[in-house]
Amino acid sequence: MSTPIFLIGPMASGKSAVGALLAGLLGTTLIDTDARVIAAHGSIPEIFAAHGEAGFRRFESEVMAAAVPTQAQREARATAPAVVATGGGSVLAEANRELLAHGFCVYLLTDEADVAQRIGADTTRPLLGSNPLEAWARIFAMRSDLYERTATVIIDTRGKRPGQIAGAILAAYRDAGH
Ligand SMILES: Nc1ncnc2c1ncn2[C@@H]1O[C@H](COP(=O)(O)OP(=O)(O)O)[C@@H](O)[C@H]1O
Ligand SMILES: O=C(O)C1=C[C@@H](OP(=O)(O)O)[C@@H](O)[C@H](O)C1
Ligand SMILES: [Mg+2]
Repeated sequence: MSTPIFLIGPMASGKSAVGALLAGLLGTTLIDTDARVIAAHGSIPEIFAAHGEAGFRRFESEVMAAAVPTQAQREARATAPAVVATGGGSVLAEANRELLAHGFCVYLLTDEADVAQRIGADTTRPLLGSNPLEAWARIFAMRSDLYERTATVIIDTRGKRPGQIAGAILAAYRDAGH
């Protein structure tokens, strides 16, 4: 049986990039919930424009529910666990947090200084608006406790390269007996 690995954390903390590397280490492919929402419904700015944040959250929750392997699927999957990169707001909904509790949930801890370069000219994340760093810090302050409470483990990513972070997650997963 293989316990799925979920990556949570704020926007630009590296969930998608690290998730792809981690999936590679485990010999599987990444499930990126944002990518699935985009494939089904169009770009995230378009979804926010047409359906608001509430519409995006509905699509996100549907994709989360479909991405989490059932008990039977986990039992059948003896080797590579599912690796799921969530969107930064996935932890907001209670139903999503219940899904996350079924896996090894890794919080990618980062800070304003580390993400500044990555979100400077961002146009793909509508919540960041016209002052991305200020918005990022405000949203992070509101969600920080939720990330901590939802996590199985916290990985401090600050100053680390994506490959190092993927290796640290795999080590923590193995240390936990998976
Ligand atoms: N630890 C890191 N060091 C340097 N660049 C990173 C790191 N993690 C992510 N990035 C880069 O930052 C950007 C945002 O990362 P991404 O994986 O999309 O974050 P998330 O999915 O958490 O929003 C990408 O261009 C990615 O390659
Ligand atoms: O934090 C958030 O509310 C969001 C994070 C984004 O994903 P990333 O965390 O991968 O950037 C994406 O789901 C959407 O723009 C909303
Ligand atoms: Mg992402």
